[in-house]
Amino acid sequence: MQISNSGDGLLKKSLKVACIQISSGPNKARNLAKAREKVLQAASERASLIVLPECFNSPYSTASFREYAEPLSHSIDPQKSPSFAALAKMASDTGTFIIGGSVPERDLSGNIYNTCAVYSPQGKLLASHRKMHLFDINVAGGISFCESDTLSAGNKITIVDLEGYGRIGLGICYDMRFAEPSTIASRQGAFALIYPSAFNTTTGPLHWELLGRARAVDNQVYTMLCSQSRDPASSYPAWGYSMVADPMGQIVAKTEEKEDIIYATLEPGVITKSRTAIPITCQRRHDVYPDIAKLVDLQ
Ligand SMILES: NC(=O)CC(=O)C(=O)O
Repeated sequence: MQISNSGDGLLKKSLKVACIQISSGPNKARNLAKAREKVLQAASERASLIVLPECFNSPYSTASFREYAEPLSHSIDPQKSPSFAALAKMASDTGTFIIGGSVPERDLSGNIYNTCAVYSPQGKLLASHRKMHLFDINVAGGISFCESDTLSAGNKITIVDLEGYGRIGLGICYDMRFAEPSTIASRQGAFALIYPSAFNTTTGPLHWELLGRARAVDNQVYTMLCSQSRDPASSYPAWGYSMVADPMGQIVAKTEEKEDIIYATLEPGVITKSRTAIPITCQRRHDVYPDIAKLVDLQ
């Protein structure tokens, strides 16, 4: 498990957030320029935390990941890592926390990961999350996708301390289907679970909102699901419908399938209120089943 810096848990003050719903195409420079334009727009609306969608710099296709992949490090070379450099600059130019959607990342051994990098308002790399559960599914008459054809899976739960606010738990798209990491992040004090995503039009109508609201209610935290927008001309038309749910599972911001930016203000009192009203946080039966948050090595 990665915990960057330390923090005492829940949301410490109001936080205006934005999810940028855009789609990516084959031109990396154009994808980066569009992301930057939207981040500047969200910052001008006074959002302090801005989320981009999964694979915002490349087509969402197993055939493309290697070609668009970049190395990730604390000292960025903009020639080798233009997407990560662009994210760092977006953060420092706007003074916001940037949850950098995801970018195909190449490690020193040549493995490729689907990676979300998080930057501080000073443009410093705070943490990175490699998609831990690869999107390998085959729904008859619907969608077949196999990320593991080209991607390797990450192997850690990512919790990030956002200085002055508290902690967030981070996952990428398919990761949200797995309750355990969200429970562990929440029990370690995250106030929000954030999922840069690119769901699809087969599973989207069935599971997208359900999962976003379920993870919020399970854990009594905010959830933020930031999708790619739907491009009907793409080989992978994404679902869209980016949303923010509150700790009671109510949707507080949402959009439809087109390009858009959604905003919400996360309030600390809301988490406490829901946990006081429905006290599941102190009603767990760890005399009957194990406390999974304690089974994970915090390092
Ligand atoms: N694209 C994903 O990673 C996940 C998805 O579309 C789904 O779970 O369905």
